[in-house]
Amino acid sequence: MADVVESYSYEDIEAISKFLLERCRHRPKIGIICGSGLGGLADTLQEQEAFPYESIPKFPVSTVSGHKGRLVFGVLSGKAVVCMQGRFHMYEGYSMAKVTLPVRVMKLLGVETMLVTNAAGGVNQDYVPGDIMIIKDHINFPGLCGNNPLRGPNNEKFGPRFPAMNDAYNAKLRASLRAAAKLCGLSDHMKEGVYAYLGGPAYETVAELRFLKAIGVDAVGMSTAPEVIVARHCGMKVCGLSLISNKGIMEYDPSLVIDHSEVLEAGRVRAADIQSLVSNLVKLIDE
Ligand SMILES: O=P(O)(O)O[C@@H]1C[C@H](O)[C@@H](CO)O1
Ligand code: HPA
Repeated sequence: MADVVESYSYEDIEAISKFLLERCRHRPKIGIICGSGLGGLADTLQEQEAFPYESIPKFPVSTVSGHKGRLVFGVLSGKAVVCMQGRFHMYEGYSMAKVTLPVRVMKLLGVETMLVTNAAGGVNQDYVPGDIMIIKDHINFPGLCGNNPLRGPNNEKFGPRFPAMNDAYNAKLRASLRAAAKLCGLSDHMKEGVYAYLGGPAYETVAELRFLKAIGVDAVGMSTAPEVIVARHCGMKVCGLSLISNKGIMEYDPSLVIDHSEVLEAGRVRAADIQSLVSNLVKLIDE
């Protein structure tokens, strides 16, 4: 028999979703994962019902600043939504099963459309901090080396053993994001490109960034791809946004530095724009 990787059974995930459904009156079909510094979006929901992660059975807790650590249900643009105000990253020491657990919980809550957001470094030289990239596709580096969130026994109740990923980021939702950006006057800041997921927590070396640029990556980060794979595996429609928080450092110039406070600051600067972009997107989603 194959070695077994950490996993949650269908029953474990069902128990978590029942716990939440019994305590919450919202029935969201839209799920939102808030990236670093982007959690303010969850605070704007109306009729909020919030669950700190430590209050949810078997849930991991957030350990990174800029990730508050709450599941927030509420109403946005007249529709019920559920927001992860803080996500889990592999570099925090979490298994892929833990990183992606909330996605399966959302599935059993009834979520059909998932918006995944993150803060990312710009690799494309045309990108400047403050740009918002609609994710067209991703490269899952840990996954290419075998650390895919679907590694381990497949649970057919969620999806097939070999799910397709060529259409991971829904084309219609990407068009809706462009339309939403137009509605809130953000078109000039919008880009569309390829996100590379690296394990982190170290930021990239110059050589790594030059490599990413050479292979066609537009933005680099430490999240998102595992959540998207698990969401697509269980049949959700997915769209993704990267807030370009910094330029990737492509030169050997020690005066250039990147740190997490810069990433969080970029989120603060664009918070209101991201909130209006997402609320306009939610208006355009057919339920
Ligand atoms: O959760 P996201 O992907 O938005 O966070 C990014 C990647 C790292 O967690 C952190 C680095 O500053 O921000
Ligand atoms: N690299 C990786 N992850 C990131 C970055 C970066 O430059 N900025 C925000 N998250």
